[in-house]
Amino acid sequence: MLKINLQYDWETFHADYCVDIPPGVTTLLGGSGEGKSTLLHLLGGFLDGRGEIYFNDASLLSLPAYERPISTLFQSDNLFPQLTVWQNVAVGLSPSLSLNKEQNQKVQWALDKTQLLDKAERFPQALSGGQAQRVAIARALVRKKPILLLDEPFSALDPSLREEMLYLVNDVTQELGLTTLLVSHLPSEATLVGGRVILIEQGRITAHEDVSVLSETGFHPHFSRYFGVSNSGER
Ligand SMILES: Nc1ncnc2c1ncn2[C@@H]1O[C@H](COP(=O)(O)OP(=O)(O)OP(=O)(O)O)[C@@H](O)[C@H]1O
Repeated sequence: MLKINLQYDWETFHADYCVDIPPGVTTLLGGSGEGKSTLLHLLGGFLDGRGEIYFNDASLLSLPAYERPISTLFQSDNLFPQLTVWQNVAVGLSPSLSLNKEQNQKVQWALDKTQLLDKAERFPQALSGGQAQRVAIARALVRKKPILLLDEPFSALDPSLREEMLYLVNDVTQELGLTTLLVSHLPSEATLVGGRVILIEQGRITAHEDVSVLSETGFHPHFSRYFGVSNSGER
């Protein structure tokens, strides 16, 4: 279980997140500027927050980013153009690219998971957008961290590729028992990837539900506000 109780102040924006997140995929929904990325940056250790983060009862807040049990994948996770697919993944384990046998096996495993073994010797410019993003996922997976943070990593892909990536995220999350947080602007992505859904409004978590809430007729009041649908129960 990932237990979050975190506060952070931008100049004009106060964020205060409090939630317990079970293993599996959780999609973070919310309008622009409501605080989705701030939460991911706090978890990843890229912003210094106040409060606490516990993962399986171990406190993470005092750990620097590289010591947290967390891998992060951002939208613009550029690959190194001068390195092959294999090397772009291997660099996640060893910046000098001198890998031992066990590390080589991990790279092999990550490329297999993302169905890239036959592309291992290619350079990034010879990859499609979806393949390139799979390499970035492989690099995030290769370190075998139990928490995976995805900040709109697929928003530049066309809908069918995006769907393929979301299924991949769901598969690896289930297979490896990960706790995956996916930031998205699209409720349809949450529905595709399954799991749970969190709504963030003005720096606070205002709903945390099974994703089926998005297709229920007796609509959740906070999600209905997010969708701009009037809800007679609340208004
Ligand atoms: N570098 C910054 N300097 C000052 N304020 C910031 C900075 N980054 C974010 N903020 C403030 O924090 C709020 C939340 O930003 P955040 O990026 O977390 O939102 P978001 O929900 O991820 O938005 P989007 O969907 O547009 O990426 C913003 O409205 C802004 O007021």
